[in-house]
Amino acid sequence: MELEDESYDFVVVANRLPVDSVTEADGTKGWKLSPGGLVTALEPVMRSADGAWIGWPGAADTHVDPFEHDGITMVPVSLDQTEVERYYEGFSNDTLWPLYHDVIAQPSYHREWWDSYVSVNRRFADRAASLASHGAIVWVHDYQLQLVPGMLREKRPDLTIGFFNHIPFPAYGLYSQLPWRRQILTGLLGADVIGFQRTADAGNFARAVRRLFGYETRGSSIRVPLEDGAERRSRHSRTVVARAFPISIDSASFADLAARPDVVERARQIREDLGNPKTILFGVDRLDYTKGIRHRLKAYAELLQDGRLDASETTLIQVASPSRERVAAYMELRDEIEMTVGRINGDYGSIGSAPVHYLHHGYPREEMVALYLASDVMLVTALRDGMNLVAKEYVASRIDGDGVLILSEFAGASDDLRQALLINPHDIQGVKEAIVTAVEMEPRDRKRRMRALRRKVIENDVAKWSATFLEELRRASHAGTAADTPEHETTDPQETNA
Ligand SMILES: O=P(O)(O)OC[C@H]1O[C@H](O[C@H]2O[C@H](CO)[C@@H](O)[C@H](O)[C@H]2O)[C@H](O)[C@@H](O)[C@@H]1O
Ligand SMILES: O=c1ccn([C@@H]2O[C@H](COP(=O)(O)OP(=O)(O)O)[C@@H](O)[C@H]2O)c(=O)[nH]1
Repeated sequence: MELEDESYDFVVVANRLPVDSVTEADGTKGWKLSPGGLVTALEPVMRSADGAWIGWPGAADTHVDPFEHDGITMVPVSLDQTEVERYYEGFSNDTLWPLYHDVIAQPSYHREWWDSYVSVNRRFADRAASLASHGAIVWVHDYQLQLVPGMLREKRPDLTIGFFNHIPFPAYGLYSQLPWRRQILTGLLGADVIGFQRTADAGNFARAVRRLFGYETRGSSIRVPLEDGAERRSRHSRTVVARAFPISIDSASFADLAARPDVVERARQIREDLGNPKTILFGVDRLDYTKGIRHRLKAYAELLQDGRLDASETTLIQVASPSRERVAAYMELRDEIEMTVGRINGDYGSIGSAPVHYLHHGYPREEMVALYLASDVMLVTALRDGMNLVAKEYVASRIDGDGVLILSEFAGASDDLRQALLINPHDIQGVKEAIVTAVEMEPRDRKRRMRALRRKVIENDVAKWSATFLEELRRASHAGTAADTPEHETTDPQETNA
């Protein structure tokens, strides 16, 4: 049977397919699994479920039929060049991304970007509606597709719909800037279960729902009145669950890689190639203004300037993988970071030694693990980050029980990883003290902290994350989305601002 004709009991809808197109040496085209937070998180789940993944192949005007890759059915949705500019680079990454990350960069509001966001969300929703079997579970992901749950519920009320937001959900004072704030909430409330990274994000969402619609929220439940349509006959409201489900990683696979002799050898070689410095500090991020790369470089440069770190025995490896390169804020950030790196190396370097080893590349997982193993101190200094899987990967890879994690309290990962050296990245003096503490930490203290961190990451892995989310979703589906409830008041009527 053609894949097109099949229907699926489990459908993932995400902005990106978990594959990148590759051209082999002989010119043939193929696909390979791509790195990235969402892909890393969902790949193991999809392999074990017989499901389909609907997503964009990552390049404009790419029309590809559904195909199978590594046991996952891929269903490409194509975007034309204007949609890439307006829906992806524009509304997703120049409106929602900065707004949801506490306006670290200024969001732009353009009506034509919004129109494109609506029509692309409609395309994804239509595709999911045509592929999902009767009563299927559909799991929609992330800020690019917040309208899909509502659109899908209208077309297919038989489905159980989950939504997971991988990035923060902002406080109402910021969210309320969004000219389309009501439409986005309506879209999200089409889901049965809405997952967030942190309890604070779920709280911000519930507050926005109360302020804009006056709906009652109690604990993690939100009562959404049914206004018209067939469901009205039997019920007055449906219950939507909105709560935190902190995402994680496939911890065991990182530990396995860290035990592989070739990866261990590669870690040794990295140290040797750098001249076997006494201390290697490591940062790896998409080149994004949310990651606090500038703050990290500033703290490091000041420590070299103060003489508290010696450039002849310390190296910072900074991998900044290319991301959203056509969005102006990202281009400006790249210029700024590369200028700063040049300045630090110029000021504190010498022949044969550079205090910052800067790499503008994306690396495969094996190399990531070798880098994790090679480094003494891991720097995660995000100004705001939904979770930050890198922090968890570092811990999972340190099967030797060594290494120190410096972690921003503004990354979701800090909720779980309390034994890291927690920092406020805006407090440069605090970041400097944490770096010195990490560099000077006694082996016993390092191992004690790492042991506690590893326990957390091993216990709470990505399999547990998806199982917990899907269990909540199934519960919602068995309960039916609505109870025969009387009309109700808002928990806090003064918050209503409809
Ligand atoms: O698809 P891109 O525009 O190239 O961006 C890559 C991904 O970045 C974001 O990652 C988030 O999800 C991670 C996993 O939950 C989380 O750890 C991290 O804190 C988030 O920033 C984005 O949410 C994804 O949709 C993008 O694919
Ligand atoms: O060169 C790189 C840089 C990053 N990553 C992966 O990209 C993901 C980044 O996820 P994170 O949650 O830290 O941040 P995001 O980029 O999703 O905001 C992690 O799985 C990294 O291992 C990678 O494979 N190669």
